Amino acid sequence: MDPSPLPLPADAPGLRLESALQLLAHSGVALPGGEPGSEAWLQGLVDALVEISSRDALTGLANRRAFELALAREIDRVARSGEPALLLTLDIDHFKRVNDTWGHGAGDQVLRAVAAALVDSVRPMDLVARIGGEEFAIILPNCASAFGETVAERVRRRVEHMPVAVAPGQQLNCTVSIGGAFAPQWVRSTPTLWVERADQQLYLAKAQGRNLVRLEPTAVSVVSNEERRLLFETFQFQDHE
Ligand SMILES: Nc1nc2c(ncn2[C@@H]2O[C@H](COP(=O)(O)OP(=O)(O)OP(=O)(O)O)[C@@H](O)[C@H]2O)c(=O)[nH]1
Repeated sequence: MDPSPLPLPADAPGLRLESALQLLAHSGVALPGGEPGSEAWLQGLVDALVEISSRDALTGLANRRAFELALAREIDRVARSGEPALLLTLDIDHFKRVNDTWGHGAGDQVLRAVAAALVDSVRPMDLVARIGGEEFAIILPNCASAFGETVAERVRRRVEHMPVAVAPGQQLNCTVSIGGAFAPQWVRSTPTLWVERADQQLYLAKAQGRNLVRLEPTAVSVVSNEERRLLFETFQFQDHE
């Protein structure tokens, strides 16, 4: 795409904004409104750059960076409110075969279709992210443990029953394996530990045949030593206040 003339600010000659504006134009993100160089315009530019750096370019989902930020925020929220939150990690089954059989372009089509199906099968407040090549994650705040299996199954079935057009007259179906874990309530976890737990379940789903959901049985019974240490340190900290 050949970007149209860029509205460079006349009164901010020291700022090198050209490549930022070109990046926005290339990404199809609207250029900021208002008087070029004004505070509102610069804020619009910053907001647009933040938006781009939080998104996965292929699927439009949150990228790994945005996911990790959201995960840390959710851990804080759960520790403060005690509300349950579920993390699902998902991986497309035998995705290499799609690339090998139909080509990389078809693989990209499948990734976009799966991304759209995931967004479609959860609530707007849930965060869907692409965290690796064919790996996705969903953070579901305020998700009661009794509903975890239902939600994850809904996601799995949604993908299973979605035909993806990969070539003229050619459709294929793909499946995902899903692992899930609840954030331990009232105990401060870490993003790494939470992802590890969900991933352990994902490995089980893969090992047990794929196109399966496996959720960690309960949150409280599996609090790790690391999380106990974090809890202990939190209480010590409060004692000294
Ligand atoms: N088209 C496309 N392929 C990608 C992208 N990122 C990663 N891949 C491919 O994803 C495939 C992942 O293959 P594997 O890790 O072997 O996993 P798998 O074939 O899904 O097998 P299982 O996970 O065990 O079911 C590799 O072929 C990568 O090249 C991408 O952005 N686009």
